[in-house]
Amino acid sequence: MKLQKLIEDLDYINISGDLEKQISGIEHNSKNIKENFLFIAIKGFKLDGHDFIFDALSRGSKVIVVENNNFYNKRDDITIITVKNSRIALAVLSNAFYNYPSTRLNIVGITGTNGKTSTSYFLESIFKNNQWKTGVIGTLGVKINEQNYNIDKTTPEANNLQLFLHNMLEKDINHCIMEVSSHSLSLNRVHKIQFDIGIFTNLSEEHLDFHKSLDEYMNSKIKLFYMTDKINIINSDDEFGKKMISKLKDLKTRIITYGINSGDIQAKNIIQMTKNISFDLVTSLGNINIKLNTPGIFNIYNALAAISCSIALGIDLKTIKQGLEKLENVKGRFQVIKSDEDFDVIIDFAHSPDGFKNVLKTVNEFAKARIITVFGCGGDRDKSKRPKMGEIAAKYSDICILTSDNSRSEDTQVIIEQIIQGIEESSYEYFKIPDRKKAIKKAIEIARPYDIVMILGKGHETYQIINQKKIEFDEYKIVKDILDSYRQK
Ligand SMILES: CC(=O)N[C@H]1[C@@H](OP(=O)(O)OP(=O)(O)OC[C@H]2O[C@@H](n3ccc(=O)[nH]c3=O)[C@H](O)[C@@H]2O)O[C@H](CO)[C@@H](O)[C@@H]1O[C@H](C)C(=O)N[C@@H](C)C(=O)N[C@H](CCC(=O)O)C(=O)O
Ligand SMILES: Nc1ncnc2c1ncn2[C@@H]1O[C@H](COP(=O)(O)OP(=O)(O)OP(=O)(O)O)[C@@H](O)[C@H]1O
Repeated sequence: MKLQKLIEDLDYINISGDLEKQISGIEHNSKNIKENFLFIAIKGFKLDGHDFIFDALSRGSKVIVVENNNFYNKRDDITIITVKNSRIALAVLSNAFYNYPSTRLNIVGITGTNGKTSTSYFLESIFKNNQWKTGVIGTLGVKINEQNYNIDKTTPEANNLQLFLHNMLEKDINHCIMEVSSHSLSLNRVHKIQFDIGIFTNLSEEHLDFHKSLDEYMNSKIKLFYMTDKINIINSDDEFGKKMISKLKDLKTRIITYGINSGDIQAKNIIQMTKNISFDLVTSLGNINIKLNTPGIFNIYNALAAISCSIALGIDLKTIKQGLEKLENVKGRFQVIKSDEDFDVIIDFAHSPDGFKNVLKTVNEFAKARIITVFGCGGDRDKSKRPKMGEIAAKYSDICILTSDNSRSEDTQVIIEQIIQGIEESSYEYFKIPDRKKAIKKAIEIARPYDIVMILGKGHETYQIINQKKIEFDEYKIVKDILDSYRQK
């Protein structure tokens, strides 16, 4: 694409150099630059992209977007574009480069602290049951026609995001379900995405290293609801959901609310079972009984979010029910593995105080014997949640085994000591086993019939990041192997 055309929507301060150049790609990381790519220099949290301009030039870039007004262009063959905000420029240019893909797709954006992935998979199952060709972008990767692509973020950087949307269109996808993280809203990764529907699941303490306060965290999430064309769907039982509804009074698009205690769309007559949960869906279109193949009141909320969105898009209740009931399990979300010794192992991605509370409370409702919980906390992320997760795990478990999660650059022992601060007041007994595989082995060794071993925090992930190195760690396979090795004895 010619540079002149590419920059039509860009708000720039200054341009030096010619606009006749052909651009073959857009990139913010100099390492990924190929011949005739446009490089956007971003002032990051750790590094400054402006320091990599010469690297980008050496790899074939001839057009550079900078935020730094003083950047001096010494070369005639290079075009320099100065902008106020490089991250916004990345989003604007990527949108134009891929020919505005979001305007040709029906896009549902899901935001909230917990439940985004689960809601997106409930929704995908309903959409597919309605014969809609559906793509998904989120923590479990990008899914286009049963093909999965790994991504390193929940919501990809703007250039990759626009590329995935473009690829969906190439494969005739008409509906895209996207998890929209608060980071992506704050850092303008989704800027220029035209959402049809926005969904808010809930908000609780998380990412306070990045957002500094819960109100700031909420304000970043609220941005999504100003980006939607059709309808916004909000959990009105959630404290922050209620706050959002009152803050969004000036919104032009309609709001549909859902909940168990309030809302336009409600769940009543809930029956909780060990491996599933059923409820009567109450709507203005009629009522219908629905059975989810996964337990937990929190999953009713996730299902209600998906149901509200489907109703807003005109899908009938019978198709919605069938779609929800077809979904067996979302990877790493309350994934049950049975042992020969009559105890269950459950792998779950809970990694926030609220996630811990929800999942452990659910298990307490059906546990016939002890609950043994194996968990750690991520390094280089919000430290304030560590003692809180310790306190909740101790409150709802009989035995805790403290171990590593993704320690990243931090020392696992130090993280464990911070978790312990939340549990030690109760003179609660726990084990400290930093090696996660050994910790899982210990839990399985001490488990007795009817006990439940909860392994929290990593869910679907197949790696651990320890000492900044990514090592293979497939929790599901590890549990299976340990159970098999006992079986063979
Ligand atoms: C806090 C955050 O989101 N940080 C993101 C941010 O990093 P940064 O600004 O610090 O980037 P940086 O490393 O300082 O580098 C600055 C610039 O120099 C460039 N560079 C760097 C090195 C080089 O050799 N050449 C080069 O050009 C980089 O590409 C970048 O553009 O911008 C980078 C590039 O745009 C992102 O990769 C990085 O995400 C990191 C990987 C991350 O872990 N983010 C997490 C917290 C995140 O976004 N999580 C949410 C989900 C959260 C949840 O709900 O659980 C998500 O959506 O995934
Ligand atoms: N509605 C909910 N409310 C509270 N906790 C939930 C809810 N739904 C799921 N959880 C818990 O949070 C964990 C993560 O769920 P899920 O992956 O759906 O959330 P997410 O918002 O996508 O998380 P992330 O942003 O970290 O990817 C689940 O394994 C479960 O323990």
